[in-house]
Amino acid sequence: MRPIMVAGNWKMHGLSADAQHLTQSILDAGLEPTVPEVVLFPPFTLLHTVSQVAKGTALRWGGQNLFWENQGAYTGEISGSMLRDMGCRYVLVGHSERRQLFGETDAVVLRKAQAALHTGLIPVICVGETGDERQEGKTNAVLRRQIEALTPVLEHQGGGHQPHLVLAYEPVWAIGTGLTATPEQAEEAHAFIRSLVAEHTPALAKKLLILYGGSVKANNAAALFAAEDIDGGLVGGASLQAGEFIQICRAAHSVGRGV
Ligand SMILES: O=C[C@H](O)COP(=O)(O)O
Repeated sequence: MRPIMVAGNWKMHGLSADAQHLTQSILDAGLEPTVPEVVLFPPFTLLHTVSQVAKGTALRWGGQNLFWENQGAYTGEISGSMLRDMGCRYVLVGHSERRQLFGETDAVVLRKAQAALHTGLIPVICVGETGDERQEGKTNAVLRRQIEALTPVLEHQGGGHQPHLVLAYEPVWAIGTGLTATPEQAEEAHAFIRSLVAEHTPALAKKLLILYGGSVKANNAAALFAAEDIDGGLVGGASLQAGEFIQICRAAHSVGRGV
């Protein structure tokens, strides 16, 4: 049985006091320590605050992005080793906002995923189609292109233990719009993604966590997480409200998939 994960992507939100309050509220909720694995993705400026509140607990945190070089004259960029230095275990790679607003191509996403793995971070790699692509019947073609671009990292996984890589299916049309994919739509895409991974690395496909992201809320989380190929959620807006996020974590816990 695959474990379940709930990740909160704060995007470009929050100041120190917000991070302190949100992180402490999640800890105070007394969630089961490891079911689900709960990971926070604050802005870089809040990683230190989150780490100070969460250190020594089961709560994990990560960066929202990284650059592929380890150090150098790259003004404004952050490397994997810098994230490790902040105690990060995870890093988001290829979020649709990075792809759409900052021009990240499949090749860039691959390079960042490789850099993350090289520095010992677990990349949470995001894929998903736009609304236009779905309407034009291109969803599977887009997912195939995005997953096949990741072949060099996928084929290095699949050994005996839990993979050092997570995928997130985030249909762009469902992000921040309130238009959640139905559990059936999400499951269909997740099963397809898993089948694509299985074409290259069957052992990895069975163990790989595939999170769903796109307007996950307390009132739809349980139905999404109950689907066979959905292994948790990558939550944006609702992760900024402690009560809502805690309910989403409880919904994941109720699915009953332990680590
Ligand atoms: O990373 C999170 C996703 O972009 C989903 O965001 P959302 O929950 O606000 O739709």
